[in-house]
Amino acid sequence: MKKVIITTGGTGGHIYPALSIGEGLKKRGVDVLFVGSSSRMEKNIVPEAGFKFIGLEIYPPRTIKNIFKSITSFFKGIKVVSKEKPDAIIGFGNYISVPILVAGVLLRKKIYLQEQNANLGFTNKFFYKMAKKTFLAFEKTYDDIPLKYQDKFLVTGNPLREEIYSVSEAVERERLKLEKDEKLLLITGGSLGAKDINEAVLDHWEEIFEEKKIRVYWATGEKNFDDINKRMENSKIKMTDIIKPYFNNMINIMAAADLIVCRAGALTLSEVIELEKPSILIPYNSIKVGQFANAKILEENEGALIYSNSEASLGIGKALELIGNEEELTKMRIKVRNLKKKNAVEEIMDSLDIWRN
Ligand SMILES: CC(=O)N[C@H]1[C@@H](OP(=O)(O)OP(=O)(O)OC[C@H]2O[C@@H](n3ccc(=O)[nH]c3=O)[C@H](O)[C@@H]2O)O[C@H](CO)[C@@H](O)[C@@H]1O
Repeated sequence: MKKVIITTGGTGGHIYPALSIGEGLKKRGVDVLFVGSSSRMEKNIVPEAGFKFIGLEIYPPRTIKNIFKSITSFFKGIKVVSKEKPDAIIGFGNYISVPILVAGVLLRKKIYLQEQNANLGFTNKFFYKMAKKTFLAFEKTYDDIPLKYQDKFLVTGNPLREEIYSVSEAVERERLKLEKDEKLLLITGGSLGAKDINEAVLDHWEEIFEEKKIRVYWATGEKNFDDINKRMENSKIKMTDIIKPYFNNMINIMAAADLIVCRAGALTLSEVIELEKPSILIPYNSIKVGQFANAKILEENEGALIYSNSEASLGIGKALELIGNEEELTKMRIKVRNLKKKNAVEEIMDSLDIWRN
């Protein structure tokens, strides 16, 4: 039986594509082991998805103390890789994947990487020369790579949840009992939520309440939910508006949406593209995270509008105006379609050099 170690963690954007590949490999009869951190989201999400999981004590390398605290994870990583003897290791970026990738290099394992974002992240930048292949979500990433290494990369798009290829807008709208002329506005701040987007929604709440033909689905993020609930205690809310910390059925809601207001996390954007949705993007304002570059891909293609974090309130105002403009929404939808990719899960799996004996 073939064995693959997948190393990932931190946020949904790094974990979900890894799970999609994990599911695909499992279906092809591969034994899959996940290694992440013992303290972040993956420690729950991965075992809940039915995969074996090892959590390492690895912390963001921002302080000397954290680096010291993470040292044992490198020894543990070597132990895991030498015991499991995987046919390949796939890293999904983020500092959390470093111990297993280091172990993979030292023990001469086949290493593959996947980059979700338009710009290569720090970890993938460091390891790509040692990897057999790095799978990219967007062509734009080639700008970061010297010519002599470009054939070590392959653009596949981001691995998405399988259900995205079978959802239908009509079926989902029916399921949500949306009237023909009722518009669904989805607001999401990514897997962790976005405080500034939430504040902007609160700024416009009365207006949203008055718009009888707009139904809002708003994912606030777990951390901000209680605060928002408290602050909205005296506000009027339409029976049909749904405010939750997190939507487990995000793909279904996205499929039914007329317009999506979101951060520019790479996975969310790949989903927006696959479902051909117009969007208003409010990228997370850290250059390091690179969401602005992700957002630019859609904006340059005229499929989305970008508002900076400090313009978040303007962005929500624009969303309320745009959602009534069917012609404009259709134009954006057609433009987004140009960015669609094939099924990345299948393409990545086919490209792994593990199938021959
Ligand atoms: C702050 C930060 O570091 N953000 C990064 C993180 O974003 P983050 O984890 O927010 O990632 P993404 O937007 O890429 O993905 C979020 C995923 O969570 C799902 N979802 C979200 C909300 C919800 O209620 N339900 C739900 O299912 C979305 O459908 C999507 O599949 O990883 C991304 C991929 O590397 C990066 O591009 C982001 O810059």
